[in-house]
Amino acid sequence: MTETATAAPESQPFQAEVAELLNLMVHSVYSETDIFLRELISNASDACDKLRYEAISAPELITDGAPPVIRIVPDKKAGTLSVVDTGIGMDRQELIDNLGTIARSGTKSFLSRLTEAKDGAGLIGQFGVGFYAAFMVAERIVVTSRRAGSDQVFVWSSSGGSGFEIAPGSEDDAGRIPRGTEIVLHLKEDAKKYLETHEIERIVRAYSDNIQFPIELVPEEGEPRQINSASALWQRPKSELTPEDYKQAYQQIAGAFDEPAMTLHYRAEGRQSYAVLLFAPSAKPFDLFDQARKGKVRLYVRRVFIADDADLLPAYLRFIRGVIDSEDLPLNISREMLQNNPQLAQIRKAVTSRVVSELEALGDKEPEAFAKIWDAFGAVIKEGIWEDFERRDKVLALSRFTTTKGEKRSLKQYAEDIKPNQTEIYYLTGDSVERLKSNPKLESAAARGIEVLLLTDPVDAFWTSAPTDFGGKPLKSLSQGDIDFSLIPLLEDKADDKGADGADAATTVALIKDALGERVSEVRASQRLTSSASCLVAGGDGRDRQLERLLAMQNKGPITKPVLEINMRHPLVAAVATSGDAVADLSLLLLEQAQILDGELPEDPAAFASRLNAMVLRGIVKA
Ligand SMILES: Nc1ncnc2c1ncn2[C@@H]1O[C@H](COP(=O)(O)OP(=O)(O)OP(=O)(O)O)[C@@H](O)[C@H]1O
Repeated sequence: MTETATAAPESQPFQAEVAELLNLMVHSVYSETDIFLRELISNASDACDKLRYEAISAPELITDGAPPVIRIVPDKKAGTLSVVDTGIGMDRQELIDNLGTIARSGTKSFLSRLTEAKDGAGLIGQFGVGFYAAFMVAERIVVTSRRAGSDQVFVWSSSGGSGFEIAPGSEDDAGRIPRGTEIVLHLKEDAKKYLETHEIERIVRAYSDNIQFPIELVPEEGEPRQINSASALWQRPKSELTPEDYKQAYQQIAGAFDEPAMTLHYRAEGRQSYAVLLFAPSAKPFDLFDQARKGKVRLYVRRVFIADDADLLPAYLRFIRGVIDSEDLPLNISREMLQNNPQLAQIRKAVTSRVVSELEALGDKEPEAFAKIWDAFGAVIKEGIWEDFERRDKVLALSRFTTTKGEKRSLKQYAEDIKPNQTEIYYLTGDSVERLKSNPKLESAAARGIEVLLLTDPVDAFWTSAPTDFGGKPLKSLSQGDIDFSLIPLLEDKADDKGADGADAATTVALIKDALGERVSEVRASQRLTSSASCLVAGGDGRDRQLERLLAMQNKGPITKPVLEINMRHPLVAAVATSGDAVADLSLLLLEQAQILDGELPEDPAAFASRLNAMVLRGIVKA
């Protein structure tokens, strides 16, 4: 970068997403404008955290020795409110990158949902608009910043709209800002109330009291005074804290707007000492299923922020927010060391087990609070059944399922209702509960009152593909392998269904197999069906059909040939042996209707339709 390139102010456009977001902010989808101050203070606090961390290995960055502080300066005459920090600051490129783009993936699709949605406020909460929230109250924003250790100051300014200007700072700017960032908001007429000191104090108390660094209010008259308590809340004893304190700490740490559905605050002493303050949100963030599957629990060492990407919990708990503050780790722990530090591995293990058992206990003691967590994050937690071998039983125990008996059933409840002689836990996977409920594979189970889990999250097809059991009972798919219900008694009112087979099984099976050829691997008499004519299942060792379909969609595995099961008591099946030259059409129809019931298309839909028409006409004409 040459001096001449930076000497004159330069206009740059905002990334399209930023321009769109600003447009939404200005024509406010969000009525609670107060939060702009929380966002700016939170950024200032992050900047102070980063400085403290970088200064561990480069102490010269804090040459003036001044501790990090955040100042709020109202100026009624100028109509400006300034938020000033002595944190890490930004250089020219950082100003351009950080205040001109949004790096988070999924932003585009989120914004289009936001534009369409009536409830903008709820959605904004999932996203966290950060710095840009300031455009709700300001018609113009001027950011002057000096990166710690640099001799250059840069000024970023924008009136919203489509772009911003960037220029080197004046001598006056350089003198005013020895380190860090000054954000000056030129307030809109209807936002002038934010110049009143009581308003500023109210907002700071409500949203930012737990910021660790002192927040000073610099009034137009009188001395500057600190207006937050600036303590690390997680270091305070539980007995001193109220639910309101925890809610505020959660919202501030997580940048969230919802209430925490679970709060976990404790101190571990022993081989290692550390404080833990973790929360489970009650609302889903917009990027929960982001490919990176990163958690955001913040690691501190003796009150100094170290990192928020240290993977302190496994990916299936990535929705948990909060802080772990260690007394024993070295302060100068490098990012590489975070990956394979044995002390940190111990903390990770212990805290993971604690979170999982707390979730389990919450499910028992406060089902309503737990239901909020499960509704928002159940599909993510279930990844743990697949990934966390060590805690598989516990994760299964806290999981909730929609079953043929109801919603939010635990496997413990399932086990309590198990039928005499039932040795397995049955499930079906598919796209929707409604469709699964009408799946013929449920018929025989229903006739015996056997409860079946109806699994519809994509992740279900994966965790069920590993052998899994609960309380000694293996989980078994109703669309896979042999099913033998013969030892489980039929319900009383279904007893008549048991009647003798209506057709000669061996002949019928052979005729149908002959007609279908290579389309199926096997045809056999079904134990699953009572009223439908046929269904498709995977062979004994085959993958569940739903998983096969999902993998095939991603080109990750071949589709194997299914087994066609036929109901020997069904009149259509009974007719096969005597249907003469209609055997082929009838057999294909049995296959095709089974495909349709599984949510698949027949191989040749046009041929299917004409075959069906021909058969119906034949029946009508005969009649
Ligand atoms: N006062 C500041 N000092 C230093 N850097 C800042 C400051 N304010 C903002 N930034 C930089 O600008 C980036 C963008 O800020 P913004 O508030 O839009 O998003 P964020 O803080 O990263 O995310 P979120 O608000 O969702 O937590 C920050 O990540 C940070 O790098």
